[in-house]
Amino acid sequence: MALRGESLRRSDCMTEFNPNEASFLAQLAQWNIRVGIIGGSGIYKLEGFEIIGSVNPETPWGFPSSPLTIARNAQGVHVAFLARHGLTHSITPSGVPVCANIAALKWIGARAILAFSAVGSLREEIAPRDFVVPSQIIDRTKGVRRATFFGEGKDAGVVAHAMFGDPFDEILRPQVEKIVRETLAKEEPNVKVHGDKTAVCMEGPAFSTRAESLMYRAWGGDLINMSALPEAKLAREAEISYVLIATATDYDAWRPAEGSVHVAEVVACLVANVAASQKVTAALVNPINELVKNDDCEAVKAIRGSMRFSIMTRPEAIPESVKPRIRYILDWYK
Ligand SMILES: CSC[C@H]1O[C@H](OP(=O)(O)O)[C@H](O)[C@@H]1O
Ligand SMILES: Nc1ncnc2[nH]cnc12
Repeated sequence: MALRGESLRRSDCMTEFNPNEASFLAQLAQWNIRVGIIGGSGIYKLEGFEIIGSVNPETPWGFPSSPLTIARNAQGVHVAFLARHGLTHSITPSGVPVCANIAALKWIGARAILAFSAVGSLREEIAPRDFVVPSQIIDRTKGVRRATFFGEGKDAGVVAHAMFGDPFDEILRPQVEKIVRETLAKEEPNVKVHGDKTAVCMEGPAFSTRAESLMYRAWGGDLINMSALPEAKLAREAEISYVLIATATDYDAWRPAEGSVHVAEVVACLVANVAASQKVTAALVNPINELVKNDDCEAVKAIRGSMRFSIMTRPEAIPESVKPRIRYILDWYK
């Protein structure tokens, strides 16, 4: 649907908005987008929503993995969608421009992110096709991904240490789990839902060895992916409530009698998982939007301003040059 006053470049299939144009920005303010959705492996678009158009903002950290799709549901709630690995899955887990993705979602207004991820199961009881809304995560990425908005290395200019004891938003997470359970009980009764589990995020792109897979089990890991970090950390720094919705595709490599995981197995499972994820997304948007729709909401108040206490650098020592970047993700920063 084209909107009055917008200057648009029409592609064959989708209206492309200019992120710098005043009329688009005015329209954006009216849409009041609060929920961002990150599609993982297999999820490259939203189903069951009216697609309004797309916008590709250049953030101080570059462009996101894909333009943001702006979509609206039947109740008129607008959301933004991003394909983590790009629209054709051309970006490796280590190559995802995570800072740009989170910054772009903050720019468009997101206060909550529902992040989907295909995962391997490290537990017998989590079968392929099951859904998991984890509460904890173990970081096994290898330092090759930029993991903070606040600069890295000795020339950072500004140093911040975000609280991350509870890596997923503890107000939204139980709500998300409940809605996922209710939705799948109705729509996909054979799919089990698990909560309160521990994810492991590894570097990839190769899958784990059997020894590693067994080690993660011994550490208490229940599922494994390659994408949830630093995504969840950066969302915390940008004061966006982040919840991971994991869909199991395989048993990784720990089961002695089985072959270890390969992509064909993952892809075979993805088709069913993606269909279920689209139903879950449709069910989540209204209630989660309700929980973050304005700055007076409990979930928003709980996270907004939390980074004030995380910045260690003395204010007078923070270079002017880095301040616009901080303001891009934290609107209250002076
Ligand atoms: C396709 S198997 C490995 C790949 O799948 C997961 O991606 P995402 O989290 O974006 O769904 C996993 O993290 C790996 O990147
Ligand atoms: N076994 C596995 N390891 C890491 N990431 C995955 N994504 C899906 N299955 C996975």
